Amino acid sequence: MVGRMDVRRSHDGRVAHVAVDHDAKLNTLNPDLMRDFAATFAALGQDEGLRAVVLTGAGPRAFIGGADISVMAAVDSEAQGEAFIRLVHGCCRAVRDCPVPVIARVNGWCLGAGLEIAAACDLRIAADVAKFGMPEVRVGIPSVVEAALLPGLIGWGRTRRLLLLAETITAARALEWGLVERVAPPGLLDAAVEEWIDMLLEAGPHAIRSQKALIRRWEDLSITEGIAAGIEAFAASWKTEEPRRMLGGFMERKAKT
Ligand SMILES: C/C=C/C(=O)SCCNC(=O)CCNC(=O)[C@H](O)C(C)(C)COP(=O)(O)OP(=O)(O)OC[C@H]1O[C@@H](n2cnc3c(N)ncnc32)[C@H](O)[C@@H]1OP(=O)(O)O
Repeated sequence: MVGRMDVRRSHDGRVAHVAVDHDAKLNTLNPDLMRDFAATFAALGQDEGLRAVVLTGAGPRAFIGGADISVMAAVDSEAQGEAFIRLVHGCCRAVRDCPVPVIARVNGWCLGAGLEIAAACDLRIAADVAKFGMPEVRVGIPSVVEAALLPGLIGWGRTRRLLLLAETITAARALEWGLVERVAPPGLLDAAVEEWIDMLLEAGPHAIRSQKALIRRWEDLSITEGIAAGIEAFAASWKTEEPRRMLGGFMERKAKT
């Protein structure tokens, strides 16, 4: 296989650090690597002790440089095109379906399918040297799958700038637009990721899983349907002991002060 997925654990196994490791080609995605990507997230999703995933790119140059153009250049029929784009969507869906928050640690180039995967993540933090863009139209194809999440992050006008003008933007601009939630110098990127991990680990694990699933549904539903789903999720929280324990703990601490 050209490229591989690298998975490590930290925080007593509760946090998975996943890297797309294809540094020589800016961590671009070929079909085998995309199958491995989706399978890696599906396997992590089975782990009930998992609390968070950090997704990054191997090496200093790229998060994910997009899909491998040499593979797409060999596509010769609509059926092959569909099979290829379904693999890209499969990676994004695997991230969205992962039951715990996935943080995109954007260490460098974040282009095309790579930006779609970043958009599928729950939180994005970028090195200040990272650059973002959707250059597909420059190679004769539209951006078609989780690019559909971009308007929710940055609005329709900025989405059009990325998709129609294929502008490349800096991390500072990505922060200003709301394409990422935080920017840090490369040397402080891991410390910033750790701060978010600590916040996730302090929260109720069932609540976080429920919240992620609900946000994902909200992205897909109208406001009315989304609120109805939220009411169901709130009631379902009491299927576990977590709200009793954590709400009760708050009341106990308050009574002591
Ligand atoms: C459905 C989804 C569609 C998509 O995702 S479309 C693809 C979107 N991506 C692109 O169009 C970006 C294409 N790449 C570039 O324009 C440049 O790279 C950069 C500006 C990002 C970086 O330039 P520099 O720093 O000079 O690096 P370098 O020498 O061009 O790249 C290192 C090696 O990586 C290969 N590579 C980079 N991007 C791709 C790609 N998307 N598909 C296949 N190969 C790629 C290069 O060719 C080269 O390889 P070698 O060292 O053998 O010459």
